[in-house]
Amino acid sequence: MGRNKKQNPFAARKRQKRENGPERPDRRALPYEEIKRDNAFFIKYYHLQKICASEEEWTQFLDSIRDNLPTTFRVTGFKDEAKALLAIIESQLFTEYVRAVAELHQKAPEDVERPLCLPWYPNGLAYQLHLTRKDIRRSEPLYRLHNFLIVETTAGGISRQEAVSMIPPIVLDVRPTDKVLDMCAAPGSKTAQLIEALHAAPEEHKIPPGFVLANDVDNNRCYMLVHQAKRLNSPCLLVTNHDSSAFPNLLISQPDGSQGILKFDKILCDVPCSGDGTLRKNPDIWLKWNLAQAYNLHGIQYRIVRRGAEMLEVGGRLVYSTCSLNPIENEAVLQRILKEADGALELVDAGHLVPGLKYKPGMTDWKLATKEVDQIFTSFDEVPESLHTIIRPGMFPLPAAEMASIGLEKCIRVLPHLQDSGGFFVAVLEKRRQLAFEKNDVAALVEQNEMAKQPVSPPTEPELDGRGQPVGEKAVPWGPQRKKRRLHGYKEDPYVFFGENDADYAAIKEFYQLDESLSQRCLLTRCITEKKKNIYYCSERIRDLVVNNEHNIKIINTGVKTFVRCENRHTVHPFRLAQEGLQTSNAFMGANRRIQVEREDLVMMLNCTDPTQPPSTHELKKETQERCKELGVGSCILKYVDERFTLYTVGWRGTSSLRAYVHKDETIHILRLLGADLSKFETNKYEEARVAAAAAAQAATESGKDVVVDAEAGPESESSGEGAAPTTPMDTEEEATKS
Ligand SMILES: C[S@@+](CC[C@H](N)C(=O)[O-])C[C@H]1O[C@@H](n2cnc3c(N)ncnc32)[C@H](O)[C@@H]1O
Repeated sequence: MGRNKKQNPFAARKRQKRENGPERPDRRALPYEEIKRDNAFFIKYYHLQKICASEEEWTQFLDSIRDNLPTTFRVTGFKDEAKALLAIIESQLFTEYVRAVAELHQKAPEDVERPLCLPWYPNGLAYQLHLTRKDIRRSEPLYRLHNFLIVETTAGGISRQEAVSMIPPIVLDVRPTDKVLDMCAAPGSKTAQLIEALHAAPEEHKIPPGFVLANDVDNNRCYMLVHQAKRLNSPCLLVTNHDSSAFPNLLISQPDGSQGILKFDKILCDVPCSGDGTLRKNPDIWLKWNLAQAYNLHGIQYRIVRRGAEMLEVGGRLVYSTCSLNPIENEAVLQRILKEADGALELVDAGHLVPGLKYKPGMTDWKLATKEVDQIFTSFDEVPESLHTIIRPGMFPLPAAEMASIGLEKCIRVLPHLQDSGGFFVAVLEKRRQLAFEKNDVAALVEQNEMAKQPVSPPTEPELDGRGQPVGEKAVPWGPQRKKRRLHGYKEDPYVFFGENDADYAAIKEFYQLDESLSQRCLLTRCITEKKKNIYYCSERIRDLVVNNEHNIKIINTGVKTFVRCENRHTVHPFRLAQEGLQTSNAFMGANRRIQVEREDLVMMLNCTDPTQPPSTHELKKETQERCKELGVGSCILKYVDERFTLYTVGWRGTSSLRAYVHKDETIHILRLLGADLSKFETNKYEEARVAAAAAAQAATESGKDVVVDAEAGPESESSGEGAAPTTPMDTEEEATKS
């Protein structure tokens, strides 16, 4: 994917805001332990709604929602090495976990509870630790666990995600052939799951025929989304920046060459919400929770799901989800769209897709109230006129007969106490026929796109005729002028696809013996230049979407970096392979740029972190040395096979050397899979801080100054943040060619 190095004005504004400090006193960030986990309105409102079956359960609910949230993560399922990584986690990592938790809580190891495998997550790939995020980040005994989570997250081996947030993508049930839309996608944890589902059958598809279009209205958050999704290196992802409630119809090319309107097979509407289901993770919500948020959000939530329903293919599936417990944001939105759809949409029961998940059915009765919950309303007639613009008739439950026909009880309500998680709401809808309000005017859309393609020319002086009238505007010069739609926000670099006879492609194809099924039309660069630097690859369908719609929707990112220019006096070919794009390029490459290596070879190569001292071919195993003789100088694929998995990494064959060419986190990930010693890469930030503090104190003593050094401040004040790992010097083109 393209990385934009330009100054992003939106990010700058956000940074400025951050620097200016909090806007309102109630927003001041209190340390979580100091936040009083109470809000009288919240408690009164939900007690009134009877979200729990008994007073006893209500007490459990309150106890749970006031407690900190356990940490959960899931292993990236589509990778060949997923099972092996899971086995390492279940043995080595959890042994270390038990040791560390025992040390932290001063318990006997046998008294430490083992991490919990989430029963409803497919293939046992998700785990819950009995530790909070803060425990992990701030406890020295847990530094190895913390390092593991950071490295494996960056390398794409795992994803840290709240347990309940994993539910919507599972019940959306994405297949590799599906056209998927994620309407409110940032920061992208669910998008990552959707991408994984798309790539779940690599043996059937070199590149999945389906795609994921991930959209968010917030420009800054779109970049978080790109960062999150980038770890999975999918050529089937398109990130856009638009208001989903007014998402434009998109054009696609049809087999007969004409253009049609894109309808999606699967749509995720994970809408903006008041977020009271996340109170355990975000205790500051206790300070600001009020009912007005739900009333304000109901409208946009409804408009987003309505637009989603329009864009859904007949027979397709739409998942509506929120991390709110409020029926105003959940059941009330659904009953409204179901009523308007008049049978074209149907709620379906998706419980079988999450077996073992404990949840409650959707509510069929609820009450509305004033912001202070001092007046309760059971129907719109009871609402004072002054509140008519806030509380709308459609927010009340439908009459019993209508309510019974839409089946709201098929919705999934997860409450925190049911399985020690966050709170969440999920509903699955299927489309039975077209909606009466759906607009599918292809001709108008084609015309609009054509207009949008026209360059915006500066206003010119009109040419006047003999009577002083503008020439060519005789018809209706006063009539409505069609305006070219402008796409607001940060200007992205263009998407420049390769032409049919690209000279660079011809050279790449020959050097790497690419097979014919890799379409050169799908290669692109992010600038118009004679000399291409980074070459990206996206799937055919993504290309088609970009080409047909780039003037009508703001595209933030697509494509996986696959080839990178790399020239010096040793190069025999100007482009090297990029590790990011290997998942794709590997499937199309011939035998001449591949070499099989043994475990010891790969371990040695990965341990060689000094780019000026690449491993000599003489240090390789005898059989690898033999294979090396067949491999010419330049970029290549290193293949390693064992009974558990096959690994591919980018390598570089020098005149007398062979080296791996991977980022640091991926290096650690692979070494871990190979069972190699990782101690060289294991950093203890607490120990480093102590050493730094001691050195500073020593320096101060020597210079005669009195300096107070806080040894504990080091790790906590690190600026890189979670997930930020130093990049390896190997990530530069120059070093690749030094061998
Ligand atoms: C609950 S968050 C989505 C979380 C995300 N699905 C995930 O799993 O990481 C809601 C998102 O909706 C976005 N949003 C709010 N209004 C929107 C709109 N009108 N159109 C598109 N996105 C919107 C917000 O910027 C926010 O990123």
